[in-house]
Amino acid sequence: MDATPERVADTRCSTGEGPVWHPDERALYWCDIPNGRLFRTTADEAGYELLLDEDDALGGATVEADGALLLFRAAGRVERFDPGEGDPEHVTTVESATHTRFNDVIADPEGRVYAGTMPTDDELGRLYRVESDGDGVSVDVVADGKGFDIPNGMAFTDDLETMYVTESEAHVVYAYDYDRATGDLSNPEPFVETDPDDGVPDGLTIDDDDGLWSARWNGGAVVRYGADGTERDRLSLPARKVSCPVFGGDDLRDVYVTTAGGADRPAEGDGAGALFRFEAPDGVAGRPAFRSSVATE
Ligand SMILES: O=C(O)[C@H](O)[C@@H](O)[C@@H](O)CO
Repeated sequence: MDATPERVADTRCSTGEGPVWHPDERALYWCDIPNGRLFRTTADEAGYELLLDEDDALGGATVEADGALLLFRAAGRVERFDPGEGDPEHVTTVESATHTRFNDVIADPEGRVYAGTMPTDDELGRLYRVESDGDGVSVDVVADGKGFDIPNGMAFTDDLETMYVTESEAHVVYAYDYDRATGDLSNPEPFVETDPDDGVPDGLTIDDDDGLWSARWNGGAVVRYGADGTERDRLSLPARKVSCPVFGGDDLRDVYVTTAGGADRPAEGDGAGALFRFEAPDGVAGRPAFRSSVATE
């Protein structure tokens, strides 16, 4: 891909991830997961703000219907945070996830949130669906005879018939039939299978042609696929651990990319842990993300 990534915020995150574009604020939020940090940068201003720096993990965030953020934390906790209102407020706890932390999250067109959790020594990761009433239910649809291990980046096709879910450990992006009325997922089929020598598929986003953009943890790149699942392009970044891409900007033609490994740049690359941005190829843009409605009165 003929694009030069711009280093937007040199935050040296341990695990920079969970980028989310906030169209009302024209701002990008992202997390440093293990350090419980939440950052924000805006389209017009250089630099960035550190909004939260807390003790326990912050896995990801969605934008709520009223513009607040919904934070997915450690120990199954889900919080509402509006930077203009003060500290985060507890909304709900997914009781069967209290042993781990949330990882990648996405809101669906009905305001639900699909939230993956990381595996622990004793349990594999799981995929939950947090309903708008705050009830967290497990949606571990078995794929290839197995459940999830590390559920990761997710995306919906434009026709809302399909939901993609990345399973990092298996190096697969699965395509599920998505039922908008119930939120149920079914009939998983491998859609993209990545080369184990090409790092691990991590965060995911989708463009307005239904092309997938998949981050390569330990692969140092974002890989672009066509709507048919064939690799079309890739952009290398100066960080081995590339964690998640997202479209942002007024016309959703900027691609923001989070990275990890900031504490060990000699091994991880001189941009490890920074936030990068590059312009999407001509004719390509993202689609507005859906908003959650779990903590909106
Ligand atoms: O969130 C993380 O710790 C990483 O992005 C993992 O999800 C990644 O390493 C996949 O195994």
